[in-house]
Amino acid sequence: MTAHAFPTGTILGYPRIGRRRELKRAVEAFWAGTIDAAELEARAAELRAATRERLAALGLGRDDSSIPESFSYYDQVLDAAIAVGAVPERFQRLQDDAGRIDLAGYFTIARGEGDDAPLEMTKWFDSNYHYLVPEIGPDTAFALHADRILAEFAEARAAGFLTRPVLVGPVTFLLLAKAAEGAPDGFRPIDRLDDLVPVYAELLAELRAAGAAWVQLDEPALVSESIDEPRDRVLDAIGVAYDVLGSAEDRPAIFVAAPYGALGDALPPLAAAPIEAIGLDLVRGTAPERPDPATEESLASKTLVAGVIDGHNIWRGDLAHAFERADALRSLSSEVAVSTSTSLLHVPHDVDDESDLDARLVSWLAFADQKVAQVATLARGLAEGRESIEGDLDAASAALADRAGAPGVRVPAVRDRLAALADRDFSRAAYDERVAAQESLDLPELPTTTIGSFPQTGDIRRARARLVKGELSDGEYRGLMREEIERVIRLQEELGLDVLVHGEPERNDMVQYFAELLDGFAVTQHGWVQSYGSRCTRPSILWGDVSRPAPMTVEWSTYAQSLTGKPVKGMLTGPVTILAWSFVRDDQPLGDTARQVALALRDEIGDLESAGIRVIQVDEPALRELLPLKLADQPAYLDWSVGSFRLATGGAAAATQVHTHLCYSEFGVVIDAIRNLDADVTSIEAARSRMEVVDDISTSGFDHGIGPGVYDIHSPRVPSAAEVQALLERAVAEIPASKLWVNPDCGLKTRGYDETVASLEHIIEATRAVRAELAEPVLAE
Ligand SMILES: CN1c2c(nc(N)[nH]c2=O)NC[C@@H]1CNc1ccc(C(=O)N[C@@H](CCC(=O)N[C@@H](CCC(=O)N[C@@H](CCC(=O)O)C(=O)O)C(=O)O)C(=O)O)cc1
Ligand SMILES: N[C@@H](CCS)C(=O)O
Ligand SMILES: [Zn+2]
Repeated sequence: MTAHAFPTGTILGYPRIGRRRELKRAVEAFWAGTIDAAELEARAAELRAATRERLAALGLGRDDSSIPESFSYYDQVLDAAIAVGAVPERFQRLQDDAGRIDLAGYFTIARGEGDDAPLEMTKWFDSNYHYLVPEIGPDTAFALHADRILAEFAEARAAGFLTRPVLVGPVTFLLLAKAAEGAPDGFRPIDRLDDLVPVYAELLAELRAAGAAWVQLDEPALVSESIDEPRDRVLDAIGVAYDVLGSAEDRPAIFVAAPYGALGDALPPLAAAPIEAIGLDLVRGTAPERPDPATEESLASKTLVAGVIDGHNIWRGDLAHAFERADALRSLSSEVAVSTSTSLLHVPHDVDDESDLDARLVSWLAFADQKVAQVATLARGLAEGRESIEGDLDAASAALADRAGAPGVRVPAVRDRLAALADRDFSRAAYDERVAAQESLDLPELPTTTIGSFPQTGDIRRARARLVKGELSDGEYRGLMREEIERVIRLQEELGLDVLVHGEPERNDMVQYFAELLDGFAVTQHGWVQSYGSRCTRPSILWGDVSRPAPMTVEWSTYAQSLTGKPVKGMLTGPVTILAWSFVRDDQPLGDTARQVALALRDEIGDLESAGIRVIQVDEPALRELLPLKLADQPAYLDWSVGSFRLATGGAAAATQVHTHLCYSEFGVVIDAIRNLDADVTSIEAARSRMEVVDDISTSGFDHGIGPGVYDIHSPRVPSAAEVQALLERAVAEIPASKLWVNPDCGLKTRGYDETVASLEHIIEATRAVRAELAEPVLAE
């Protein structure tokens, strides 16, 4: 084991997509076949080199392990799966004789190919990042394939850096995994801990041999009480894994990071383990107050890494308070370092790139690079004393005070309207009354629909880019979008869908579009954040009180409705999702902000109804995402989140069919909340997990309309009609046909037209076949 001290300042990870999304462009070019693997590798290496240099320039050390090696081509959980040889059987054909997977194979596992479905994708804790779910069975043959990790470390050394490799830790890896198909009932991936840990030990030995002084193992699963595993088992797993890893002679020093919340009861076993440093999220969690004597003694001999700079948000924040919290840890250990609370993966690169943002707003913000600089400042303060950073602390406090009193932050008219709300504003007519009133929609059994967006083609994106650059007038742009809407309506009519959508071509993003039209938000030019794989979003900044100066969607929806006799769904993004996918003010409860957004949406729904729109979808895909990881915090969250949806939709007439859409598969976790939304129809993701969710739906007694997805839109593969039919048959076996809707898992914006049309044709064919089966008279025995 090495005797290197932990660096005084570090970050848990850095954005890897590139300041101008260079990695996205390179990866997508590789997929399109316009560059080869060597070129992709070269561009990625360039990006990693630029990142190291940038981090050093911002104040992290070149040779003290303070720079994390946190690059990934697609996803860090997939990287861990590949590194430990956890390749599902259907993809083992991609391995060479030595069991290695090349870049093309890596992306195939992420994206699927032919009949081989990709790994399932799901939300990474309470963030808008999505990871790939490893599949682990009793026979998964763990074996180390660390070539990439070692090569990246060596690449850094060759450039004069001693970096800190970052990996998903073994406990979190298994807790996030799902049982492989065919695993016996009751099998849990964590059952394989004893087989996995030696592979991690081998990896640590190889890293040590390569010269690594420290390694970071991320164990965010330890802070989450929502992990579907008895807590005792999680705590035992920590002890087992880190006793083994820490007891190995030949290894780098181990830093276990626990981002996204407080460690709580996971702290004692971690403290007891023979590891050298523990990362505490002091933004979401709190410092351990009076630990038991054994834990206190153990902590005294470890480095405590104080995660006091928020990795999840973009506010410059209260730097003096952050310093105090880090400094306070010195009562527990003489070795205290400062870091971000989570990886900076969740924030954009650099606020200095935002020349269009108001200068006053900019002074309140810190993106990744500013946060690295904040870490460096606090580290200096820890090393040299508070006086040495007094000026920086005072400047941050002054910005905070300026923000509190700035115009637009508190708008009396918005606050008065909120204060006047009454219980009746949160409820619609009784469900049965609504069902009767909505019969006039005249829908067939198993109505077919899509989730809203149709493919965002290069032409659409280019038109918008030209509008932004001033090369297209507003009128010309609107004309092009209307043409696209007409094409989408005609296509849906030809396909035979029942409830149509306008296709959302005019939306750059389902949240940013609304943020650009609402008061209280600002949007960035380059503030890209990775959402999954090569896909990024530009979260808007919700800095002030929110209101709607004018209708936002009515023009597009009414135009689409004017083209067809079939109902066209109005399409809005719900308050919780608008908050979840924006950077939200942290100076008032989220529930207050959500209700402001809800009132703006409520007015929009009223305007859509007045314009003749009879079906309105309010998307809430992020309802699960914001669910607090601590069970005790969940009821209050569900109260305000569900309440804000009900406030948004509560003014809709009984005859207006309100849909909602939630695209993740963990339906069971928030089933009661979804029921309480009281939407007439709810569409959810189900295809990627092969309709597993219908069990939850039927056992929960969910009795409103429900559309479990039959097409995994995250993958380029086209499901066959037979496959869709099998999914639908599974659904009708458990859900009354009168309540069942047929739809894809999510919107089609990321898909191309060829695969979209083929998939929708198969969906329609399968629906007709299942309708015919339902219509067959049951023969008397
Ligand atoms: C449904 N999901 C969403 C989440 N979060 C959101 N904020 N939005 C979501 O839709 N979280 C959960 C899931 C995650 N899924 C996705 C799915 C798809 C994307 C995606 O497609 N992202 C796009 C960027 C979308 C966008 O903002 N487009 C803009 C800008 C387009 C652009 O890059 N323009 C080019 C120029 C164009 C040209 O000349 O060809 C440029 O600026 O350089 C737009 O359409 O105007 C992506 O490309 O990654 C994200 C999350
Ligand atoms: N209406 C949106 C929902 C995505 S979650 C879409 O179809 O893209
Ligand atoms: Zn969705």
